[in-house]
Amino acid sequence: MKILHLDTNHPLLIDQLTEAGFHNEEDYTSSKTEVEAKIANYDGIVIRSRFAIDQSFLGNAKNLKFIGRVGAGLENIDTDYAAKKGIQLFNAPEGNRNAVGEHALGMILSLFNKLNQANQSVRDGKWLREEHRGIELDGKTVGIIGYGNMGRAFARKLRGFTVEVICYDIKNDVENSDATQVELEELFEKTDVLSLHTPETPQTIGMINKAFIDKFKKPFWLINTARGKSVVTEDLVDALQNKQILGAGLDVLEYEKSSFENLFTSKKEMPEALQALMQLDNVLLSPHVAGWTVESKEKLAQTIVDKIKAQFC
Ligand SMILES: O=C(O)[C@H](O)COP(=O)(O)O
Repeated sequence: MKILHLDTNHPLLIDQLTEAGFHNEEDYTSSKTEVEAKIANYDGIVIRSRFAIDQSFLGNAKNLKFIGRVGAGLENIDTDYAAKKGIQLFNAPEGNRNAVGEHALGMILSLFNKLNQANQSVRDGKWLREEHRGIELDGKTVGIIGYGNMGRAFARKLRGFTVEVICYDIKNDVENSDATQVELEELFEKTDVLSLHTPETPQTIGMINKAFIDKFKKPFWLINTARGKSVVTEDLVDALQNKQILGAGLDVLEYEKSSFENLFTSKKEMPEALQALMQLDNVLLSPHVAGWTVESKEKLAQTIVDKIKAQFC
């Protein structure tokens, strides 16, 4: 079988697939149109998120039998159309869920202890202890929205803390886990820290907006290591300014372009809401790297190799 690799990954991916008898080709630079022109020659593709694998792409992929997505999110793939064409889909949330869980926890502890500001202040030669008095996670209630691979991995990280962990998921299958499944009403009532672990779908885009934030019964902290489009930035800024939200740790942004492009070339291009967000002291930002660790790079590649081999060898 001929596989085309469209994004760079850990070398074990191509090494092990070659060993297993697959013919592998790499193309990390051609445009989508150029790839579409030759895609009929391949039985499989392995991608991260460089291209939208849409109907036009899949329409040209006459012989495609599988898509390996070296990551969790599938929003760049027309999964319904792929299924209709009988193309199998392999993704790899098992490979980066631990990294996401650790990053989300790290963001909470950093925000609670004002580490970002403290670090800058010490570097500026200051020794401001009262200003950097932190708060503890102990005794708080952590609410999780989305209890799949990522939400569960994050909940597992909380085992060592004396916290109540509650979760809301559209699926009703949370038994024997590290969190108690609740209805949204209870989550609004109890949550001190809200962590999002939902995929990007029509239902989750714009989910965290003013109406949703207004339902919380007390001020809370927001952590988003999932997808930027779930949060309406303008409404988040308002909630941070009026202290409905006490702080936010955001690994993803509504306005991020793709994994490969800078946010904006100049400040002037930046939407006002994003500029306002960046002025706020109680916001901690990272460039979509929660699932992007040295270890996850290897685990993601291994997961995809194992899934392809299990199906085709
Ligand atoms: O979906 C994922 O696994 C992460 O968000 C990483 O996505 P990326 O491969 O597009 O960087």
